[in-house]
Amino acid sequence: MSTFTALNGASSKLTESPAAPGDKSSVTEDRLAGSAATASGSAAPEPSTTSQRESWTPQSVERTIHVATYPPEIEGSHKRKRSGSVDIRRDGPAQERTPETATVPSHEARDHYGTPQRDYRPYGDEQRDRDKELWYSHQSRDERNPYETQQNSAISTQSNSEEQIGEALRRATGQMDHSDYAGTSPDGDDRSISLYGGSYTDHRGDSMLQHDPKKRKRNFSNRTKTGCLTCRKRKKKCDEQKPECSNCIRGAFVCAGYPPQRGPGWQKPDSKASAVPLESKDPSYVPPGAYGMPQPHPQPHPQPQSQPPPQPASVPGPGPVPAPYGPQPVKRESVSHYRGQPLRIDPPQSRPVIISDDDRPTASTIPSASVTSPDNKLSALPYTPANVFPTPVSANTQAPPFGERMAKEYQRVPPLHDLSRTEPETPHPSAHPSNHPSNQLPQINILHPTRTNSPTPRPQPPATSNAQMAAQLALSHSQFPLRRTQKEEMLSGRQFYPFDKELCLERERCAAACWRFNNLTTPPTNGVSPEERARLFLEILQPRDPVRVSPTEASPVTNVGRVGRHVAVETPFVCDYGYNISIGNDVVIGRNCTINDVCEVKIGDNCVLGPNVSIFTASLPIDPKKRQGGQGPQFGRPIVIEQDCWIGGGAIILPGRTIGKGSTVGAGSIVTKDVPPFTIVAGNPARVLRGIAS
Ligand SMILES: CC(=O)SCCNC(=O)CCNC(=O)[C@H](O)C(C)(C)COP(=O)(O)OP(=O)(O)OC[C@H]1O[C@@H](n2cnc3c(N)ncnc32)[C@H](O)[C@@H]1OP(=O)(O)O
Repeated sequence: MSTFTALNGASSKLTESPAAPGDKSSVTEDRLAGSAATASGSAAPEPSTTSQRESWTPQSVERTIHVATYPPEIEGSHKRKRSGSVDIRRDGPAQERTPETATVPSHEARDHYGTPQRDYRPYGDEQRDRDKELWYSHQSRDERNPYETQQNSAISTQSNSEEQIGEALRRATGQMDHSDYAGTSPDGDDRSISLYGGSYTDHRGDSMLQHDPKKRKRNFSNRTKTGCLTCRKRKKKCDEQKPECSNCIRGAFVCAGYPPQRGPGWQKPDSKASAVPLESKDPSYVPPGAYGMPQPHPQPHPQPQSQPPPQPASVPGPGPVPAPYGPQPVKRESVSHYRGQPLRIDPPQSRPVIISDDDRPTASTIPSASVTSPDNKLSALPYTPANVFPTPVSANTQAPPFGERMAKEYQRVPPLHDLSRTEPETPHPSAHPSNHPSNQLPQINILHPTRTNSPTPRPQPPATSNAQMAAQLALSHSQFPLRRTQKEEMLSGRQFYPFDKELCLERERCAAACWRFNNLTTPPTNGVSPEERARLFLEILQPRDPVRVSPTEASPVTNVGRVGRHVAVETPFVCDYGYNISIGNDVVIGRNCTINDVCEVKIGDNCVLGPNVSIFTASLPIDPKKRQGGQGPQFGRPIVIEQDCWIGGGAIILPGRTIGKGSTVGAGSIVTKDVPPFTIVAGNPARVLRGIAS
């Protein structure tokens, strides 16, 4: 009792002499004790930091007096905690954050998390404090659960003698842990377990573990069996104040709540596969976790799967549901919210989702599966529908080698060089004249001197009767050739060869007519009458001089151009053939207009073409092998400019386009699509800017 006077500030041993390094904690405690004694007076001295952090009730003060009555080295190695959760909770955290608290040793500083405060006392006071402990425990238990009060009163009395033995062994072995759990007392923990978890079946085992100092750490984990999930995770003793732990509240932790306890009606989960609940047969039900659905919250205790899940209507809410405390029958409503509406989705085809063995990870879903078979990686993956590898062959047959498969696929597509001259639409007369039995026409070697792969003439069907034979012989006469000329092909819009003799002569004739029109009607030959101008221009559209070709080369049909009244055409004006151009009345064509008229070009009435307008009707094959430069074919598409159109300067109209009535094409536009009537198009490619109100 000599140290008891030190609490009153009279102990020179603790206040004057510096403490040894090993007694650092004791010095701090003494310093705090002195300050606390000054604050509280001699009636309630506070000898330790624990008393600083807590505002003790009178009973607590009386108890803490015994705490400081022993040397600090003994305190440091034999600390016990006592559950004082009720009193601690009533105390505000203001006292815990006093400046004195900041000077506590490191192992005491962990109490800022709000763990239940513990006072430590040596083993020698165990017997003296037994009565007070029992009273204290009874007080706490009465506030918690009447059931525990009845059950644990006897247990605590029984375990006191065991604690004494355990403390003796602990001191003898010196295995008191000061590193992580320095502020803890396994005895107290065990007692708390026995108090609060009286329904646990391992209570007896815990009592036995108290006497084995080597297993004290294991006992420590037992304290987390009844506390909230947050304290369990922090390995702190929980005061188990529900619905939220006071320790978590003080420590600014989010109390995760209390898991459902195992009541007397708890059954050990069956290891066998449980029957599928009836609810899972709902086609719209998807098990949690399937299709990426959220997993249910982890269950600290396994739930019996045989028990059907509660209805969603009984779901209290998404938060943790505090289970009834004590040995009452455990309610399992906490799992009901796992079967809520969010887990229900509509699977495709309205089929129930069946989780079978196919849903397990297979070789196709395991990335390392192919690595396991370096020789034949695909052979490691069985051909089953569950695999995700698409295969064009039967699922149960081995795919052919890559080389064979590729060879067969290539056989479907002919080579490009075969595509060039497979089915010509129009045979060229000078290409292979010998192939045609009746083709004895002279060749135009100038235009097609080295044509080797020109289209071959179509084979004639064999005559089936004498009348047909006679007719064929009559038609095979040189003056009545069966083939169509290139001009015919051109006028019909099919592929033709522009360097045909007739076509070449016709272009030369047109070019001469354009030259005359452009040169004779422009200065210095100014003064030419309008009639002469009209006549010169009409010679372009309606050539009278035939080209000098053999009758076999001359086309039986031809087009004739047309020009209306009050037409003004500025020079220069150029075109290819001329006889494919049809111009309406009151048309103005600006200078330097170019009309590539391999097909019909119709310009309606009242149209105005700006300068440098280009109208192109000819086109070439896109395939370069078919195009072949000057020796390849061409084909034309007609162009129609309906009446009342305005084609801006420099516009280009591509083959086959139609400019709708009353439309306007912007300057420099390239008309790649048909222009709707009464619209304004512009740009490259020309796009509709807006409509025109007629
Ligand atoms: C007698 C003769 O020979 S006349 C021949 C010489 N003159 C011409 O060729 C002039 C042709 N006129 C045009 O091209 C005019 O632009 C028109 C008629 C097509 C349209 O004129 P507007 O109605 O005034 O159009 P506006 O100036 O409002 O422009 C509207 C939009 O179209 C665009 N746009 C107008 N013309 C063109 C064009 N030729 N090419 C591309 N875009 C054009 C404008 O940039 C504007 O775009 P934004 O709205 O994003 O700014």
